[in-house]
Amino acid sequence: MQMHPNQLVQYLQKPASSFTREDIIRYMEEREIEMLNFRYMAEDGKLKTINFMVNDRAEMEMLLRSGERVDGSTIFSHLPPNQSDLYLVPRYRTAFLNPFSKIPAVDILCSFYGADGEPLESSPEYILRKALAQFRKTTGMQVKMMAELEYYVISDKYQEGESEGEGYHRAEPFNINEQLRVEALKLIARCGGRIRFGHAEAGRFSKSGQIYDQHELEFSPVDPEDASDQLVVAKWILRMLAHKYQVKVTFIPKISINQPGNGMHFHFLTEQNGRNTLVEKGELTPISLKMISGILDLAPALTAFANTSPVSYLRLMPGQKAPQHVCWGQHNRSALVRVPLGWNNGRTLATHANQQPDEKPVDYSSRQTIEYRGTDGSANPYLFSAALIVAMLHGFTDNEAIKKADAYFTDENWFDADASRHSKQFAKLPASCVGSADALEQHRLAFEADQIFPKAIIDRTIQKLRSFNDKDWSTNFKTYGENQEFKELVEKYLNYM
Ligand SMILES: NC(=O)CC[C@H](N)C(=O)O
Repeated sequence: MQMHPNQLVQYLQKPASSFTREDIIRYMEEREIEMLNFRYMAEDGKLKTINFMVNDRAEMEMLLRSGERVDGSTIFSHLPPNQSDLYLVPRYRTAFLNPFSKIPAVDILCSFYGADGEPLESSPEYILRKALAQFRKTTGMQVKMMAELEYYVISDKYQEGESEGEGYHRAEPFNINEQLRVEALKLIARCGGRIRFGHAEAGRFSKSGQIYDQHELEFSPVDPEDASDQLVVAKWILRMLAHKYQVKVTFIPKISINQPGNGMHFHFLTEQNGRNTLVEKGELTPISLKMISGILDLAPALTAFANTSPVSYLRLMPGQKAPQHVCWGQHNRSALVRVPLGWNNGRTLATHANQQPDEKPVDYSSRQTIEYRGTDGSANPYLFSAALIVAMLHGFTDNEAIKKADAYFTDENWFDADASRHSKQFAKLPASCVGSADALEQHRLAFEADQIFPKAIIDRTIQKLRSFNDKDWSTNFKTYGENQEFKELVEKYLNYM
């Protein structure tokens, strides 16, 4: 706790998950905090805010106990104005000291409640809670998740030697955006994010006098609701830092046809009594195979939550390490679902690297995750993780799941453009928002089961995806490349979600 980067955790000497109203008020009083900001992620993916002046203790108690009234119809497009009054209610464990506010301010993420005092059925973070509760009820297991967040920094600052060489893991002095990234790591951790590392990614090119430089941040697996909260805060921090460094930061899924896109891969693991249930004695368990199979069965419909903009479908094509086919593999980046390297080889690698005597290995198999590589930055993380959990659950209700997992398996390279050479053939993900809407329509019952996704949300998702009217775009852009139309598309979606 002593060394914890989150200032509230450090000051209160307790984990964020046990923050109480009194803790937050005490912190605010003793640290002379002048503002309290209620925050939430809106449908446009941005972190919204209401700033409250701190006048006295009683008012803060009231606010932290009972929340504030807001106009739901301008927050959620499916809510009619005649039933639109909502309560915005703070979730204490998300409180953090705002690192940008000139006036000392504590920010806190909020949930939505209706006039009846019940959680708003259709609010994304509540949909995720319902999915998690159902998963626990059916399987008796806990889920943890984490994301990899890719972004491009666009700047006109140029440094000698900058343009040469590969982008992946590129470091100072050949990457001038490393400072922005390490500052982001520090601030995300201070704001409660369980962030692990950051690095430069492969995308790197110059165009029209600007340098496009790709980076990635990777989190630790945590409770899925926390994982989504942290992602939303992280995107906000990166965008705030872009202002400070006078560059642009974008999570757009595709920025140039022949360059890598921005993914937002999600990893998950399941636990029972604190033990990772994905692997046993170095082998994937039947639990893993069932979940992989469930995810792949519903993968075409998952794009409705994972890939929500027309540019998303320009990323899902061969050649740039983004998936296209519905299959899975071990350590295979060309598959939609990858089981990445775990630490299951029973060796302490560093003793060998250091030429030291072997020591009894520590079991790090708890680090094993399964990665879904389809998601991009256009996803609402709460809705996508809820949908992923629904798909994981689907695998437990299907008697054929393990057999299907075998059929979905590949150890071949699916980035290879000539798929006909492969020994198996797999279905492709939808190629447009319209296609994705059709897939969701076809599978909607799976998401509506157990009242997890309300019908209105599925209807609204389908309607929105169809409104893009993008049926043939990805095929056309693949053929015509970077024409004016593509440039306009990138411009339009640069700051989407
Ligand atoms: N190294 C990687 O896995 C790159 C991922 C890739 N940028 C994507 O769009 O998903």
